[in-house]
Amino acid sequence: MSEDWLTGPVLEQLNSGVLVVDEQLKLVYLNSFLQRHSSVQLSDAKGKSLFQVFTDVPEAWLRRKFASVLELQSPSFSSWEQRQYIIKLPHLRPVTSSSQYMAQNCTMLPLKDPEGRRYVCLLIEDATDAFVYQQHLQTTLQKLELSNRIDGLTQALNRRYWEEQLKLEVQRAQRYQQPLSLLLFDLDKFKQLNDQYGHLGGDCVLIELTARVRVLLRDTDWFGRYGGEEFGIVLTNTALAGALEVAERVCLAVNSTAVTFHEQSIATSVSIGVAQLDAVGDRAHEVLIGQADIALYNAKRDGRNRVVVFSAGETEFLLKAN
Ligand SMILES: Nc1nc2c(ncn2[C@@H]2O[C@H](COP(=O)(O)OP(=O)(O)OP(=O)(O)O)[C@@H](O)[C@H]2O)c(=O)[nH]1
Repeated sequence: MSEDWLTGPVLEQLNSGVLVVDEQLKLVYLNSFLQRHSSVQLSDAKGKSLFQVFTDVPEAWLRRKFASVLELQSPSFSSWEQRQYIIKLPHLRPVTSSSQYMAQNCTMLPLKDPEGRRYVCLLIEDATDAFVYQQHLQTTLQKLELSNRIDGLTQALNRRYWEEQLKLEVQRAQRYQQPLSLLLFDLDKFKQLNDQYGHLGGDCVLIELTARVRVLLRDTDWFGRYGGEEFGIVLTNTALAGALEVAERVCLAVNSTAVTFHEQSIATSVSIGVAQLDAVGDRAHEVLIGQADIALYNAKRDGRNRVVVFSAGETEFLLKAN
């Protein structure tokens, strides 16, 4: 008994694409779903090469796939994660997506007619929902990852992430014997500034300072908020002379122009401690921070608004202090 009465209406109502080609990859059948979405009519396409009708399909890849389905007489599968789509069809969702095309899960099935002629059936399942959800998930994860690295107020790197990068860069510098320097700087008399202009005024200075400093740096430098009003910059592949130059520029960028907050001018300055990596071993990054911190302390002690370089004679003090 023929089941045409069953398969015919079901194939036409199916919310998935069904396409059949013969061994020469000529089109034998397209169901309504595919005709509707591709604007290709079965009556026009029947007997034509699949690649002539659907010119955008990945021909070499699809030929290999179909050949293996025909030869092995076993199905093959391609998910939207491997290949977003095989036949370019517009998706109909009113959603924002990076792609305007329907994501597809595709199954290629070997078929034989009663005379033993062989065909391949391509089943196309619309997977756009999964594709869109995954895109949202990826965007959210990226945002989350970013917020894990970034200080919310200033948008500089947060301390944890910055320290991780410092550690990695120190290891890299040691391995490739490249120079590396560290600047630690701190806004001067910030408590007084907060008292005078309020916490929001202080925040505004921190934000402005970060923006001014960021533009002075290379993409390969790491700029992070180390504490409340203390910041650190890891200068990769930079020896002391270069680090001093950057430090002087930071000082100038901060103290040359007052920050405007609610029509008030807030004058600020920073003190900067500079150290070049010379320690070895696993804790070299901690020693480097300690050295830059001593230099920063000396800059504060010597009157603020200045750059001080760590001198090796003070290592003893550092070790004692620890
Ligand atoms: N507005 C604002 N203030 C902060 C933030 N984090 C820390 N502070 C303030 O920064 C001030 C730091 O004060 P101190 O450590 O005494 O240092 P200082 O007043 O800058 O003095 P010197 O460093 O010696 O020049 C404190 O009053 C903190 O409350 C912040 O995110 N926003």
